[in-house]
Amino acid sequence: MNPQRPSGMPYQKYLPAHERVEIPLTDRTWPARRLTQAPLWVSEDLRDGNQALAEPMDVPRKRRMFDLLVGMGFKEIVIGFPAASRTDFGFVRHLAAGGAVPEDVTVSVLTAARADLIEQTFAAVEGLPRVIVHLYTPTAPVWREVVLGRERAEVHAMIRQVAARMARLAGEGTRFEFSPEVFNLTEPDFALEVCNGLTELWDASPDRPVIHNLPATVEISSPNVYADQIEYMHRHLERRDAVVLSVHPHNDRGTGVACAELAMLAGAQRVEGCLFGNGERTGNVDLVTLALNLYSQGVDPMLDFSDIDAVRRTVEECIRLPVHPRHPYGGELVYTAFSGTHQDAIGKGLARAGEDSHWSVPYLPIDPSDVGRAYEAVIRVNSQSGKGGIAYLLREHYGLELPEERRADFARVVQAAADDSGLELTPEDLRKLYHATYQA
Ligand SMILES: CC(=O)SCCNC(=O)CCNC(=O)[C@H](O)C(C)(C)COP(=O)(O)OP(=O)(O)OC[C@H]1O[C@@H](n2cnc3c(N)ncnc32)[C@H](O)[C@@H]1OP(=O)(O)O
Ligand SMILES: CC(C)C(=O)C(=O)O
Repeated sequence: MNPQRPSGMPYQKYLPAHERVEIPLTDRTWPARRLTQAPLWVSEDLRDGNQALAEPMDVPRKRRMFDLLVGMGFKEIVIGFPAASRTDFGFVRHLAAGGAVPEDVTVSVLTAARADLIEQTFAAVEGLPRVIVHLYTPTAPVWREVVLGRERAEVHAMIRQVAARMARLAGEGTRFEFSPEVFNLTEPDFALEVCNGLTELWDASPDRPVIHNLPATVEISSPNVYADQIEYMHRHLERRDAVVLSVHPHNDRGTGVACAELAMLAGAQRVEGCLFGNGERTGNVDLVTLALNLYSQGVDPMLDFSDIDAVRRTVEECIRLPVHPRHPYGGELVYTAFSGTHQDAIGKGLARAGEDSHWSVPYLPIDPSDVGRAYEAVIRVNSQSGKGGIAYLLREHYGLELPEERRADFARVVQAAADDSGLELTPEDLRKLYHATYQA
């Protein structure tokens, strides 16, 4: 029996996704697929991440972030919205001045569909040898009506006019990207019509492909619905080999990572997101989690997280926001167990870790040392802990083998001390307590 009662909250105000937009696909194939390689990762830290900050990054912080991204192995990096501010424009010019952009890295800039912004954007990227100019326009019905006050055909005409202007301004190393804003709320036939039109207008080819980026600008549904929307586009986009299908999930429902993963199953080749999920509102999809989720499946993430704490520190300094201690893979506490039965299992697993050809330590999805974490922090003791964890810490820190017959007794002593103080006991506290209990 379920004893729950109505909340009294006005849930009737909201429509489910399938009443807001047509979901076109029923014969989906993505559920049967597997992820076997990393997508092309695109960092949005310097644009979508930056526009979400109370204090946007200045040029030195942007440069630090840029160098971090290059060092980690990103090959496409969004460097800003140059028409937004003097700082954004200045940073693009700073990079164009030379030296910082390696030959295998392509930078990208975002612009809205306005002639003045387009002119400023192209002025900013002058001299950059490889650049993606990314155009976005509202295409979803509410955005068309509320933001632009235009009908579908008028919006389409506006997009084509601006895209033609971009084609005229583009230099040799310029490529194009388009985002129908709030793709996941846009009528599927309209998204397709606009994207296919731009593929043709920009004369995309396999050696100069267009990027069609299909953002879940605001999440509206469970991730399977987004995957259906992506597979529909994947199957119907024209000149498919001249199109890079990109996704750009946000995290309003807390399912940005799941959306990106299912979208990759559904045909997405490229993923835009931010480190540790920074970005507008609840953030852009978190590239750390996505990449290390692949790693935990035996897939090379193609990004270097071997010192994840250094990555986290740099991000925290650049964006001036903390990463949550429980953030997947990078949070301070994510390889730590306080609870007794988990500690017992981890301790036993670590003791035989060398014997297996693959990682199989209970409760640790990856080996903390792979991301630069020490084993010392894995087990910590408080009132939730048991004899296994206590014995582990005394052994690891002091080479002190807790005799079998004392384990249960000493665990009771430790528990009483932790209960009395309500605090964690350090290895040094445990050692002192041990000596006080058995050697006094
Ligand atoms: C989902 C995303 O993340 S999209 C990226 C969002 N990022 C940003 O907005 C950061 C940078 N933006 C800015 O610096 C400024 O907004 C600017 C420079 C682009 C424009 O500034 P302003 O001219 O002051 O206009 P404002 O910021 O109010 O923008 C709203 C106007 O742009 C229009 N607009 C909104 N999106 C678009 C678009 N993609 N293409 C064309 N016009 C657009 C709106 O209809 C509105 O026009 P109106 O004034 O005729 O009603
Ligand atoms: C400009 C686009 C890609 C965007 O940021 C979004 O829709 O979230």
